[in-house]
Amino acid sequence: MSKEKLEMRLREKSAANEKLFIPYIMAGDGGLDILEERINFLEECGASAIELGIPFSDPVADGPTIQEAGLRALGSGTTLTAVLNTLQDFREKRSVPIILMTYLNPIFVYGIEKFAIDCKKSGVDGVIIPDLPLEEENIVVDFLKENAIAFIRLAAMTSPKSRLIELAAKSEGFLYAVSVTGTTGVRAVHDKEVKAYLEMLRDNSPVPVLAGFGVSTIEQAQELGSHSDGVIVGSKIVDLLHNGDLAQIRALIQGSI
Ligand SMILES: O=P(O)(O)OC[C@@H](O)[C@@H](O)c1c[nH]c2ccccc12
Repeated sequence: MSKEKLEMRLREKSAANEKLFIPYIMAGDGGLDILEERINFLEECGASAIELGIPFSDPVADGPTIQEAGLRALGSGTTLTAVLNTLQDFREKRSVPIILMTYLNPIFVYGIEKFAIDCKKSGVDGVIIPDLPLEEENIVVDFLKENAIAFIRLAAMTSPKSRLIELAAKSEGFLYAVSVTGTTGVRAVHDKEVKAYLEMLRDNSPVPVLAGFGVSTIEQAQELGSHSDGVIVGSKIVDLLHNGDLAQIRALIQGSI
């Protein structure tokens, strides 16, 4: 499990003419006991990788649905340590790449180097840290590199073009193209500039570009997917899982890839 594995898996899917689909789930929502089952289900539906959120008390970039899932997960005692241990327990049985999404604070508390080492032990392939700015990423990136874990960067539509080009050129694993302005959550319309933004990132990135934030329907996934390599869907998946609506999750993923 590694950055190479993640990149290879995404390349294979794209080469088979599939659009990529990465569902986001909150670790510990519903209890950590069901994490393995949920990951297996999403893989079986056709997920290209899983973005796994670590619950945090101050989730500044999360919308209301993800925040509520985080509160449920914290309420059931979910910690970064517990998530890594759970992932390690079934790493041999799993083949879908895992990307951890965590804020910087839990990593600091855990210890940055230990975090990178334990991610590798647990079979984590990539990490997203939404509150770590480009200028300060060195405090984490070197440790991730030593452990062959992809550091997945987030591009914002409000960034100047020169910064986006720099970011795209450095991207590893995949480039997470935030395709709205604001926090996560289900939204109905997408700006017209999204298309040009995604295509510019694609022209400059050595790895796939996935559009995320505000995607909740097959139509949106297909529309964004026609200007990118695929989509990331968070709030909608979290909601459907919470309601136990597995048939709709399957339909959403299969209609989008
Ligand atoms: O929920 P949405 O609108 O589908 O967006 C994905 C998003 O939730 C997920 O990728 C995510 C959850 N928390 C984040 C914090 C920052 C960046 C991304 C995320």
